[in-house]
Amino acid sequence: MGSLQEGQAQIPVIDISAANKNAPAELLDAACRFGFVFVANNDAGISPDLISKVFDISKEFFALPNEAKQEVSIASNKAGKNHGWLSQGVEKLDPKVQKRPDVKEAFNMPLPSSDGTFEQPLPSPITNNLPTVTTFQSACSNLCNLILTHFATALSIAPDWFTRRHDTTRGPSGTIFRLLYYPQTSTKTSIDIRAGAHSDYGSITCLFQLPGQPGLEIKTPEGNWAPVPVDPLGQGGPLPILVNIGDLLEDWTGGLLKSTKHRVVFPKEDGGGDRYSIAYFCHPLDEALLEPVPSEVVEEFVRRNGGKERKVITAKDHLMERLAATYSVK
Ligand SMILES: O=C(O)CCC(=O)C(=O)O
Ligand SMILES: [Fe+2]
Repeated sequence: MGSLQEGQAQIPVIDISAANKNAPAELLDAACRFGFVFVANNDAGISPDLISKVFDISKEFFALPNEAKQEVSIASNKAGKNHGWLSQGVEKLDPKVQKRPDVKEAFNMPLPSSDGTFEQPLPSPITNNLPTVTTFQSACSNLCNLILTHFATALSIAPDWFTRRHDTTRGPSGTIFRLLYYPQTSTKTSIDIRAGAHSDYGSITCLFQLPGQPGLEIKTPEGNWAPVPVDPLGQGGPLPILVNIGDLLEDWTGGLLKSTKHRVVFPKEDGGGDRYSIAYFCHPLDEALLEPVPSEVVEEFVRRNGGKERKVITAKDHLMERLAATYSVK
């Protein structure tokens, strides 16, 4: 397990490959304490070349004129308001606090339907590179399954307890692949933020960042904002992949795994340069019932921390409750 430099969020870097027999325990410990973990991008990870190709596709897409992006906007499809391009001004991740929307653009895509198609219009940088995008989605899905299997192992439940409930061959899910672009701007004011404080909604999120484009911060247990490094070990080479726990997995485990608040700020220097990031928000199947996880570790945690009785709802209802509070378009 690696460690980080002073001043930055103390997020461990964990080898989750088969070579590390302690991976399940180390992952669970990090998820319970920080809600964020870096996974070493080794054999268990995703090819750095594939990641870099997806960043190139992202840059090509966001460089299109707004009229072209408008053709694939979230208003342009039948698939639901969470798919497509979100122009600057649409999303406000911390609506109770933020006076102005996040200074960013995003493009959201679900996983392909069972026949390999998408229910939304796709922009040319994506249609021209569809195998790259779907290969990346599959690689993220495999990584999430490995992490969920490690959590199940550490919680002493059937290794496939979580993955069965995330198995997209069995039905639709709220999983979203998202390209993010935070433009450099000279017109920001002191109240502007790139992404307001929020926690993610799903099970786990994989986040990909680029060297030289910092800005992500997490709320520490002490209540301070701490910057998240892009290259935590400072070794260059394949960057570790940042993984965080979402609200759904926190609720599902009675609060044992932590869904930690985070935000994206403008770097201190003027304008701060562009920032591109890619997020893969892994969700359970829509119809998965968020019934208590049958683990003694979870039960013991809930007993000690006075967990409250909650209604068992589906993953889809859990997501709908959260999305309704976030978007300024209806
Ligand atoms: O761009 C980032 O680094 C974080 C994005 C994020 O937290 C989100 O979209 O939920
Ligand atoms: Fe987030």
